[in-house]
Amino acid sequence: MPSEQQSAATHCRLYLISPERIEHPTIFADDLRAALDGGDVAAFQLRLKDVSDDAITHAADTLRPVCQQRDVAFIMNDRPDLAVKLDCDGVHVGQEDMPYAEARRIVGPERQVGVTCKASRHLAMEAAEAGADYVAFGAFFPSGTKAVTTPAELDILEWWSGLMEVPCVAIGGITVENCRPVIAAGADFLAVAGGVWNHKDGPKAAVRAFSEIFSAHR
Ligand SMILES: Cc1ncc(COP(=O)(O)OP(=O)(O)O)c(N)n1
Ligand SMILES: Cc1ncsc1CCOP(=O)(O)O
Ligand SMILES: [Mg+2]
Repeated sequence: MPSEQQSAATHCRLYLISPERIEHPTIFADDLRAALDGGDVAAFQLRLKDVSDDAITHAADTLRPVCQQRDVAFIMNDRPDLAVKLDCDGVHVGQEDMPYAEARRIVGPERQVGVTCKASRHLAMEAAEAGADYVAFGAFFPSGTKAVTTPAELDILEWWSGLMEVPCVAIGGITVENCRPVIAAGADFLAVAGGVWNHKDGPKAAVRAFSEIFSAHR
């Protein structure tokens, strides 16, 4: 992920979220390569759920080089300890995972820490003031990936981007079809899973389409 100064000067970018399960990381690596080669992607988050640390390790060791060869930040979800152990570029923590300060203590000053703030201005201010590299708002649309989410409104993005330099990420059910108002409201990054992996023309076409929309909004 770029620094806040860079992101303030540039346009909205894609933050790709992995599927919750990756049965065969070497096969998925081909899908990831294709997706990343479809257009501009700022970051990829490994978001595996209910799998062993060995499975996360195998996936990270297979997928991290694919990202880092393309200058795409490799972010670990939920687990600052694994972010360090597996040499990730950063970690994303939610309100139910651990406090920002604890995640920062584990990953140190060099790796990025992003924080889920749902639809809360208070949580976002708190995270940014504590030193988070980005705050994430959502869900903006119903998500097929995560069933239980807090609905967020676009005005939180307008408010944040008008006030703060720390980048904001929008997440939740975002697709090529519905993303334009989210970009216009001021999101620095769109975090997307289903809208890429389940796109009717495949992940590469989805990333290309997002990139074209971002360019048109510059
Ligand atoms: C970029 C980004 N934003 C929000 C989330 C959600 O994090 P969390 O609330 O901890 O939920 P899980 O993803 O862990 O189910 C995220 N992962 N990434
Ligand atoms: C992890 C997460 N947090 C809020 S919505 C969501 C799921 C994102 O995936 P999708 O883009 O498929 O809705
Ligand atoms: Mg989490």
